[in-house]
Amino acid sequence: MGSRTRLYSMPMSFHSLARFDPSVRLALRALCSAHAGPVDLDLGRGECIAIVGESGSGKSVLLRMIADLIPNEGTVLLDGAQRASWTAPAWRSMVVYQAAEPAWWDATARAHLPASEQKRAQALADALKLRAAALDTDLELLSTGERQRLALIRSLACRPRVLLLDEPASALDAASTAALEALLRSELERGTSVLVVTHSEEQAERLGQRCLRMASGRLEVA
Ligand SMILES: Nc1ncnc2c1ncn2[C@@H]1O[C@H](COP(=O)(O)OP(=O)(O)OP(=O)(O)O)[C@@H](O)[C@H]1O
Repeated sequence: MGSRTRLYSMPMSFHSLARFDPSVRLALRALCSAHAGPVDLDLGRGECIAIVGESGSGKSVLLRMIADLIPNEGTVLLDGAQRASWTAPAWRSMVVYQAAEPAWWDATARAHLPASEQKRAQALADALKLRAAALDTDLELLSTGERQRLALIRSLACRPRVLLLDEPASALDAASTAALEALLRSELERGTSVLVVTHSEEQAERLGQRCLRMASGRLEVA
């Protein structure tokens, strides 16, 4: 093991992408910013990796680096292709970052969704045990937990290849958490890959095929 945490299946030169393992959805090599890294990691197709760690250890910074929302260096590959192959908006619709406190720019959750996703959104709302009117209610009138579940619906409306979830259930009760986890499991079965940051070791155990710990900006096996 080198100076970096090695959490990937095979050595890989990023200059020889022909050797890329097709089971890997997202690959990070020497990904770093001023506040976290370097990080090397492979996330498989349909794999969920849970990331735990102390407050301020760099979990959110890692997700934001992957989404390219903050300055970062290193290599990020999606299905073997360099992140730079895509425009930033295209990248962020395939690799969707859901913040711990998601931002909204329209009055209702439904207004954030494309027409093609409206019907599915209602089904997702049902699956997440949201009341029927939640999608059409002024977001300011909804509870934090309702907005949190609506944020997941908005994230899924992009039909992402990778979901980067930052504390997606922090405001949810046990029943809503179970509904959210069941929905994420069905997404994983469809091949979506998930990196989920959580302060709940129990949730990390339930959801993650692998559980990693962030400590001082470095990932290690939990
Ligand atoms: N733009 C920035 N300028 C200065 N410091 C920053 C910046 N962004 C992140 N940091 C610092 O990087 C560290 C990691 O932050 P990060 O938000 O990733 O923590 P975290 O592990 O997600 O914590 P929490 O569990 O509390 O959400 C923190 O000390 C934070 O203050």
